[in-house]
Amino acid sequence: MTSRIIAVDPFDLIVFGATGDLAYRKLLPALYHRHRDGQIPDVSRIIGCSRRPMTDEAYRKTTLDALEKFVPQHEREPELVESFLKRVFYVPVDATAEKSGWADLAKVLKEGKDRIRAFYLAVSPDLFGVLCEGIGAHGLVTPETRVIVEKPIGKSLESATVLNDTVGKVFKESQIYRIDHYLGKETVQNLMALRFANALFEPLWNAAHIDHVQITVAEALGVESRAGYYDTAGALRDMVQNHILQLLCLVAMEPPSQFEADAMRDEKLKVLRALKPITGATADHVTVRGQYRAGASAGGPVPGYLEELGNPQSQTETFVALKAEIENWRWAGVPFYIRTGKRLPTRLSEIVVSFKTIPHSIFGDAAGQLASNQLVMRLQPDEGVRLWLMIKDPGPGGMRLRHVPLDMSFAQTFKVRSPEAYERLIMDVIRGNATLFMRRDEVEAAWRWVDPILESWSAAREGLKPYTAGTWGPSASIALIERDGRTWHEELE
Ligand SMILES: NC(=O)C1=CN([C@@H]2O[C@H](COP(=O)(O)OP(=O)(O)OC[C@H]3O[C@@H](n4cnc5c(N)ncnc54)[C@H](OP(=O)(O)O)[C@@H]3O)[C@@H](O)[C@H]2O)C=CC1
Ligand SMILES: O=C1O[C@H](COP(=O)(O)O)[C@@H](O)[C@H](O)[C@H]1O
Repeated sequence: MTSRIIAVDPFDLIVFGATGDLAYRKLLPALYHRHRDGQIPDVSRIIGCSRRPMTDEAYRKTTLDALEKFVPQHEREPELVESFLKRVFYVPVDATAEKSGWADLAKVLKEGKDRIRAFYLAVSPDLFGVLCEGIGAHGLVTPETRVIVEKPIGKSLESATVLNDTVGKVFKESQIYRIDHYLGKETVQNLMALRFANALFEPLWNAAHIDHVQITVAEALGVESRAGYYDTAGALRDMVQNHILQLLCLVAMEPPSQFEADAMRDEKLKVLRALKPITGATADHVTVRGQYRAGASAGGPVPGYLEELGNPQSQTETFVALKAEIENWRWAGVPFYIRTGKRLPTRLSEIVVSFKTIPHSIFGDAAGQLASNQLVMRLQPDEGVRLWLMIKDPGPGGMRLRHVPLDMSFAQTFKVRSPEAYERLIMDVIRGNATLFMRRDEVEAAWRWVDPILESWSAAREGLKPYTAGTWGPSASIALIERDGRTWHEELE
């Protein structure tokens, strides 16, 4: 089965942070895949920019290394790799220095002045402002220019507002694409299809029929080379403020009138504004924060966070579990349990919607225990959807009931490679489709909810709980959900 490729217009994509981890591991491989599928028109260019001096040839070599590491060999046809590398260029630009390289970049961009132009800010957030100012001051913003802003957008509501103001001085809101790569994941988009392209679920999608929702984003990796950034962020800022709240919004929002940027964003914003604030002492009851200690992962023993960081004093959380509530008619009384962390047993992200149990069983005790229906949307790995139902155990043994999944693995069903989130999102920017990007007010509303949690944590100071690397976080996370008579979705454990 083949997927439909929508051609885009010719473009220049300027990647600031071209020599960084994100560009190397994600952006260059994603762009190669789009080239391989014939989506990148011939004259288009990928222009890498960062401080270190490098020629086009040297950056092509870096690009080739990235492809060799992150694109499977059978997808690296030599002629396609070669034609992709011909689209790759490099201009050294130092965002902060006097003699900066902007004039060289302006010269290179002159050649494609009528093309779509997208600046990707894959750099540390403290450079977002100065880079936007540089782009503006050097006259590089054409009517067809967009800017892609990576996360994190600020560290608090206040800093996010300042950052949004700075970017907004150079670009109109319609030119700003705040990327959240979780929105580009195939299953996340499928959540929209499941909810709004089927008659089955929407009538049941409310507090009358849903008992609770769980969102788990588990990572087996530790902080790796990003400890410097991570220690200033922590799991709540790094994952919950953006990716997980966006997932929550997509589960909880009202149907937008169309699958279109502002219609979607308006509905997500209403959810963010309806989140019940978690303030002061409430945070002790409905949030858990943890930090990993030395333990084991699949590859053997691993050090604890403090050793990795080289700072025994750090109070940064590498795990968070919390219970969120949405104060509106649809969701009153339906808890949304969230957990995310580094150095958990496996990399696994899922949204689980647990329906209420039936009001009365006609089968009696002999049939076995009745479990509730669950809709499980697996983001990674092995993306797919499972609907857990009760059925009769096959065979002549009488009416015995079993909880079994109706299973749909996308890879098995569609027999196509599932595109990486960045492939879809970068092409959406070029097409000018902002549906899967965050608007300024959404980012700020998310911070408005997160800030008081951070404040109550810093006032308490005592609450950080250790957990052993390779486990599912502190036992308090299990207690958080079990206090309500529920358990974390068992397939994960
Ligand atoms: N890595 C990841 O998996 C993810 C990253 N992100 C976000 O993406 C952004 C980039 O992250 P990541 O790639 O990990 O960061 P890295 O630290 O790996 O890369 C930073 C890049 O910025 C360049 N740079 C640093 N200073 C300057 C300067 N003054 N002028 C121009 N370029 C400069 C560096 O190159 P040089 O030293 O040559 O100048 C390098 O290319 C961050 O905002 C991060 O939060 C978001 C999601 C995931
Ligand atoms: O944004 C981030 O996401 C990654 C996890 O992304 P995934 O697509 O691999 O699930 C996380 O490791 C990183 O800390 C965070 O900044």
